[in-house]
Amino acid sequence: MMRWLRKPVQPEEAAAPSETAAAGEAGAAEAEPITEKLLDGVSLPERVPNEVQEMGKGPILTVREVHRTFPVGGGEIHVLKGINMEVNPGQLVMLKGRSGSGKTTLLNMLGGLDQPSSGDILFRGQALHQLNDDKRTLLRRNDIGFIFQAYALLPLLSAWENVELSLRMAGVPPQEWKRRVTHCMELVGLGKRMFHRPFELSGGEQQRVAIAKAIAHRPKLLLADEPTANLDSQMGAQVMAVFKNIIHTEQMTICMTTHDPTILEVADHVYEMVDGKFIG
Ligand SMILES: Nc1ncnc2c1ncn2[C@@H]1O[C@H](COP(=O)(O)OP(=O)(O)OP(=O)(O)O)[C@@H](O)[C@H]1O
Repeated sequence: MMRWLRKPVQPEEAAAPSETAAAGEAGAAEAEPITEKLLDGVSLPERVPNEVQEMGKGPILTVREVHRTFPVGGGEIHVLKGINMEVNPGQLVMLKGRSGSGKTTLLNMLGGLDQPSSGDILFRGQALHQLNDDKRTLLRRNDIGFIFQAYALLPLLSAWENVELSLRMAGVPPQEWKRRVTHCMELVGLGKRMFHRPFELSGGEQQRVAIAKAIAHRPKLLLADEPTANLDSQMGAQVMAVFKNIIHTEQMTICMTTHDPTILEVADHVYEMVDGKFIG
């Protein structure tokens, strides 16, 4: 067992949930049209109505003529065929496309998990391929949060401990953990479910814990691969409402993939991928 694992935190040891979770319905009422219909009874903290504050100048991501091929059985498969895109600070950008069109392949490269065969990806103006492995790992750890379809929560740890774990791994000083975990759990509307383990939570709640976990270390960019894929439409709308909210309250930028046409209307920009290229 890893050294930093410890017994579950008891509720009385942790901070009491603040009033922001209870104030959620006011926030939900201000949500985007699609979520407004579906957010009945969902507890979310109050949204910050003004525009995203200072988030740095220029695009957070610039993708130039990116190609990706994979070797397959003596030949190769050409998956991405000249991708160009730009993501600006504070945007919610969606990549839509059929299964196998190349969305996950691109998302992995945006997060520095994989490298283009040719072309450039710049994160805040810095070309990822110019960074050595250590620097790329550091950038991923500090500036990028990932959310995958399978919630990637550790089943034996409570929601609280799952979120705290990401702070430990990011090297955040221990004295900040309690406040930050509480804040993130409230931000995703789970201020009253902090000490449940994943199996005691619904799919939508687990996905929201995964969001809290991914944003706890204050990344600038959140990458999410089909974050609503396993959820019904109401739970999917809850996740999207949380995304819109954290863009404002945490000054984050989000890039996500989806198959789901019903959630596209909350995006600031949609890129449609067909067979490794953007169309439209
Ligand atoms: N490491 C790899 N080696 C070989 N082929 C790969 C590799 N990774 C992805 N592919 C192929 O690239 C294509 C695109 O896959 P990708 O996972 O990016 O699609 P997607 O649009 O995300 O699909 P889905 O919506 O089903 O997740 C697929 O045909 C897949 O088999």
